[in-house]
Amino acid sequence: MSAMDVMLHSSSFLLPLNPVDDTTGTRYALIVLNQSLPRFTPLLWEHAKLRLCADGGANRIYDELPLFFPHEDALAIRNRYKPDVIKGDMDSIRRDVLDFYVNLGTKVIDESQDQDTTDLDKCILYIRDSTLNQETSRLQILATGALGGRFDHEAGNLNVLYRYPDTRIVLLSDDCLIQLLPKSHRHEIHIQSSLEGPHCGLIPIGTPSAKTTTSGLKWDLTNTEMRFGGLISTSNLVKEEKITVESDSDLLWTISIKKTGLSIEDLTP
Ligand SMILES: Nc1ncnc2c1ncn2[C@@H]1O[C@H](COP(=O)(O)OP(=O)(O)OP(=O)(O)O)[C@@H](O)[C@H]1O
Ligand SMILES: Cc1ncc(C[n+]2csc(CCO)c2C)c(N)n1
Repeated sequence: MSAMDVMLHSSSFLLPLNPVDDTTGTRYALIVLNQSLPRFTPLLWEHAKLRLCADGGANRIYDELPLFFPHEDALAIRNRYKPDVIKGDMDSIRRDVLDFYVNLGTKVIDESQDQDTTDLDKCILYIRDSTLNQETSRLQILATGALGGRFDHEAGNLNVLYRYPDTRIVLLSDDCLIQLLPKSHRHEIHIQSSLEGPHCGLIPIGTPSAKTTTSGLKWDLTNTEMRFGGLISTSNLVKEEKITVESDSDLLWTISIKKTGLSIEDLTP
């Protein structure tokens, strides 16, 4: 066995009854991207330490969040769900939305001069430099609306996982989540089986892997080679509550998010 450190992973942020507190080490910042809001957005928003909208993501909060609360006044919901920061190149946010949040006191950072990095990149840099992101307890970053949609955007979103391998970033859609498992660590993934799985995948997207070993999956790998053009692990199934992964390459871990098990009462505070 190697003496590599173990990195623990858990999607406990999806648990309705688990108040994500500072002691669990799962403090996170939320970035809302410019795609339909996943149904668990109000839950993630409630527990986030920092709430950012990437450019047109602000339109989504403004337009779609009130739809989660059909019996409440839309303006009251908009006032309650105020982003801390809107950052990006500001070519997608609507004028009325920008004016609304500026009036509420949201910090707006216009980086229209930078046309070489994405709005998601810009938001991640803000969080990394934030005083809330302390050396002793780093913020995890959750990004909603990162998958499904335009493939160039999806590829750009995956690229941020590789640009910031030391930052724990989880890309989310309504259907699944994706995160990077850096080769520097052995990984233990604790499955919230009421909320996620059973479908999962391990994908060597950046570089091929000569050797990957797993436990807890229906189709485990044992010093197995994976590469695009050869074998990659898609349509795998979670078999145990704890999955372990060790690889000589950075891998993407993806797991489905269950539609059932989360009622709207659970998801809206
Ligand atoms: N269709 C999509 N699929 C996946 N991610 C998306 C999609 N649309 C937007 N995003 C994400 O949301 C962020 C903000 O979106 P926005 O539409 O404001 O970007 P943009 O830079 O104006 O896009 P573009 O000018 O290329 O259309 C993007 O940086 C990207 O991370
Ligand atoms: C080689 C190359 N390809 C595309 C872009 C364009 N681009 C990349 S990120 C971004 C900002 C989107 O908000 C834009 C316009 C570039 N600069 N360089």
